[in-house]
Amino acid sequence: MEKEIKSETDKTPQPYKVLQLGVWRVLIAKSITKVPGQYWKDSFYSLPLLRLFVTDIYQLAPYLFCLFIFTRLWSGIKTSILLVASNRLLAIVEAALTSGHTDINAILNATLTHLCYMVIVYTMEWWADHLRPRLQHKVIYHFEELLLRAILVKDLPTYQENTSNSGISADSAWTAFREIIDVFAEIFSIAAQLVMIVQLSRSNYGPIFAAFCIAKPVLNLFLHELLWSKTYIVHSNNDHHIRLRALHDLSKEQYKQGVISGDLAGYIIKEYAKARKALGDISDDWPEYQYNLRSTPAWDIFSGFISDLPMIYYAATAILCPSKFSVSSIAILQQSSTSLRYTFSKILLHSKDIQKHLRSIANLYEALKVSNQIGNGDLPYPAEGCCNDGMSLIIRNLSFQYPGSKSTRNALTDVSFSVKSGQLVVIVGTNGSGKSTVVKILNRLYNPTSGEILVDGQPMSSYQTSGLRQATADLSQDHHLYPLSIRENIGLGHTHSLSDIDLITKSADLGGALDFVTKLEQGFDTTLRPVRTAYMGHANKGIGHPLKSIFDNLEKRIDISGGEKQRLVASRLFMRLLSNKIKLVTVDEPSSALDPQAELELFQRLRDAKGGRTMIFVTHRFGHLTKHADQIICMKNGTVSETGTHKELMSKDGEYAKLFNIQAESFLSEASKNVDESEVEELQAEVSYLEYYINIPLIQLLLGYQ
Ligand SMILES: Nc1ncnc2c1ncn2[C@@H]1O[C@H](COP(=O)(O)OP(=O)(O)OP(=O)(O)O)[C@@H](O)[C@H]1O
Repeated sequence: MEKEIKSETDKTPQPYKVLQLGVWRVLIAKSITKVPGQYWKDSFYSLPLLRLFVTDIYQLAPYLFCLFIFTRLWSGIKTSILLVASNRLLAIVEAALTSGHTDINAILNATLTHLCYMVIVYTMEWWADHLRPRLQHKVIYHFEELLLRAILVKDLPTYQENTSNSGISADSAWTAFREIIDVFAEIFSIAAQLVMIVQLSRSNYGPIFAAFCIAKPVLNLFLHELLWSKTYIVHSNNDHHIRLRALHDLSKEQYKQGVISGDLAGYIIKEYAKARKALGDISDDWPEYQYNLRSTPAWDIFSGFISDLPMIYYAATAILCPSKFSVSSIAILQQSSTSLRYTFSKILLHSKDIQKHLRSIANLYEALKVSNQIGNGDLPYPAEGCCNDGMSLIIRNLSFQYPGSKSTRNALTDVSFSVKSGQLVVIVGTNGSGKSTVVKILNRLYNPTSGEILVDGQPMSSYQTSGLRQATADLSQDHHLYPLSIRENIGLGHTHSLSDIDLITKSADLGGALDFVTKLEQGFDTTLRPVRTAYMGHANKGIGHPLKSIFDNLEKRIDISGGEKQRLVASRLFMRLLSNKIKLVTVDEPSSALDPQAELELFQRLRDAKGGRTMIFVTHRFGHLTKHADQIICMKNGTVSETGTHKELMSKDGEYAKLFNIQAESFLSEASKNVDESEVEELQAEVSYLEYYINIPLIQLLLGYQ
């Protein structure tokens, strides 16, 4: 039962009203339309957009478009046509019955006419059913392709800013089109039915009869709104109900292991029973249903009376002018009043959504416009005559805050460093110090908020972004496998060589993936995560039927380990490197799931493939990378705290040395139990050259621990 809650303290009017329906707190939006007729005014201003939308669809398939409109309009008048035909037949039959004289020809004629109408109506319906999917297919794929193109060319900040538009889909374009056309078809249908009713009622009171027919839907519109026709939020504010749902959720798969290992079943069952008792009889039935429950039957009685108005009209007319009506015409009027009421209810329902559809068309066209935040310069990259194999970089006073970030601190503040062409640079630092952000900006994923980046002596923004991106290869944990074959997953590193299986195999070998790929049944043609299109329709999910096992095996994901996925992504990077266009390689912690051996091999192969390219690594592991680095950039709190080689930074005994020693000590503390301190210090100095992190047994051996 609904109960409106009014805040005692807060006197400011809220744009919503609050109801408590059982366990549910429901917030219902009050109409924010202040100006009378605003709805129609807004709709009117959207007409040019609607014209553009309809013209676009027309141009897609003019023939199908016209036929579709014709069939929709036809469906609007088919009811009237069938009713007129029935009326004719019934009138002849009634005349025969009352006069005792049967006009066989007239009856046969009327029956045949009625049958002909029926054949035409149902043939048209069949035709419309076949036509609609063809136009729908064209419209959906047309807008889907346009949206796909627009989304793919959007840069990251623009894409992230537009996530509020993510609800826009090609399907919604079709729905908008179909429902708007339906409203017009329904208006047409109402007009046809009104004409017919006025004719059938054979009196000057036809319009009154029509008004009686539509009284109920109109009354419902103003006095009996359903919850789902409003804008509303529902949430449970009953603690016992929330706890009950949470305890119930513990039966789900993701908690299974924890529940079993914690032996929690008994506790959960006991707590569930307690919460149920505490909840008592408070209803958790759908709030949409509870909203319609009334405290007295008065409304339903009144509504029934209104719905019987047409009947009262026949009774009154029969008393006042009995000669005007026949039983057949009353039967037809009864049918037409029901049909008119139904169509009118439909139109009221749909017309409410017209604004929503117009808005979704406007959003769709908005989403198709691409105005990227990352500007595109004029200079091609690499510049003509440039002979360096690597990219040189000068970063001056770079500051950056993520778009929409609520943090009071910049992700980067006043960052400056330079990288010579062909250098191997390692960026280290604590979590959140800005390492990945630097890499993202160098990859042109974001614009710096302030500061300057020079690429080969020219501002980065002066280059064409496509040229810069083609000259850059990035490997990070943000890269995922695509729902395509392994061949494509690797080959997309260099799209021009997608058909070169030798190059793909070589890349897989360099990325450390070849071994496990060749063991897969379909090798490079395996799709690890196919798009799921299969679903099973059955009341009990087909349990026990052989179809169930067929369904389970359809589009099955092939599970590989996290490390194997990283190897595939790394293979894609090697494919890119083999394209020989790359001048800058950035590698951001891609090896978290790799075993030490695989990680060492990956880094070695990357170094081998480096050639004269500039390479920037972000890592938390100091061992085997820092020793080879031409330059280490140590970051802290979004700034560069130190730069130099490993030896220089160790001798400074600053932030880098601190981080290095913490890591080194954790490995050495155990091993050093049996050796004296001076020996440990000596070995600590050596440790960066021993790749201690991946080669602990070797260190332990050296320390005489094993
Ligand atoms: N998409 C984002 N939106 C808002 N803030 C972000 C975003 N990504 C990172 N940040 C913030 O920017 C700062 C720098 O993050 P960044 O990822 O560059 O650090 P990091 O040094 O790479 O950290 P880690 O070592 O944990 O990978 C952090 O304070 C982080 O919270």
